[in-house]
Amino acid sequence: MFESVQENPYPDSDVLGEGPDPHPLLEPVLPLLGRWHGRGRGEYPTLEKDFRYAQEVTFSHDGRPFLRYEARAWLIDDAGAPVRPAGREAGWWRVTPDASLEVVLAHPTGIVETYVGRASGTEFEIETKDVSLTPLAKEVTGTRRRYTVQEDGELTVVHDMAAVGQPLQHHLTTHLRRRA
Ligand code: HEM
Repeated sequence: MFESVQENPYPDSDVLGEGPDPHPLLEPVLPLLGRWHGRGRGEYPTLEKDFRYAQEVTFSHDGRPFLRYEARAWLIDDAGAPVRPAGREAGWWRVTPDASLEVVLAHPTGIVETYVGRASGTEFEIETKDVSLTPLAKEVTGTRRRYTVQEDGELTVVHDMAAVGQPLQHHLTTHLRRRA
């Protein structure tokens, strides 16, 4: 027999001061908390031309020592009008007692990445430990990301990638601001 349950009593929060208190281990990554949006530019040597995109990124928590992460992007034209949906990813940012980062990200393109990295102040650098691919996924052998919260509040994300036979190099740079 189906027994109904109440609303989930442990909601996620992406705003400090709302919802559960952040776990003390999350202190080094609190600058990332929030709903961000902005634009970026991408390139890769195998692509005919570079491209522009808009993106929404959310870092939230439920009181435990990890962040929930989700990002959705869509390509835009030079006037900023939407062209088509693009990269989507979701995952978890774990923080260990020595403030190192362990990140797991999954992509709808059949790619799963595990990362290790460090938080230092307002800079967060992670690089892949392993990349796992489904049979139809494009070949990605490693990636590296740097998230920097600038003094003016912008979150800049630089994403380098080794893929389709190319060595590690720039794929994406995104400039984000917290949603008001
Ligand atoms: C903001 C997020 C992203 C955007 C807007 C984006 C955009 C693009 C675009 C426009 C292309 C050209 C092919 C196409 O038109 O679909 C492409 C290719 C590619 N992207 Fe991304 N991408 C994003 C994130 C990622 C991530 C996170 C990865 C790896 C985990 C990745 C791996 C690749 C690979 C492997 C290719 C194929 C290159 C080739 O076959 O020559 N992308 N991306």
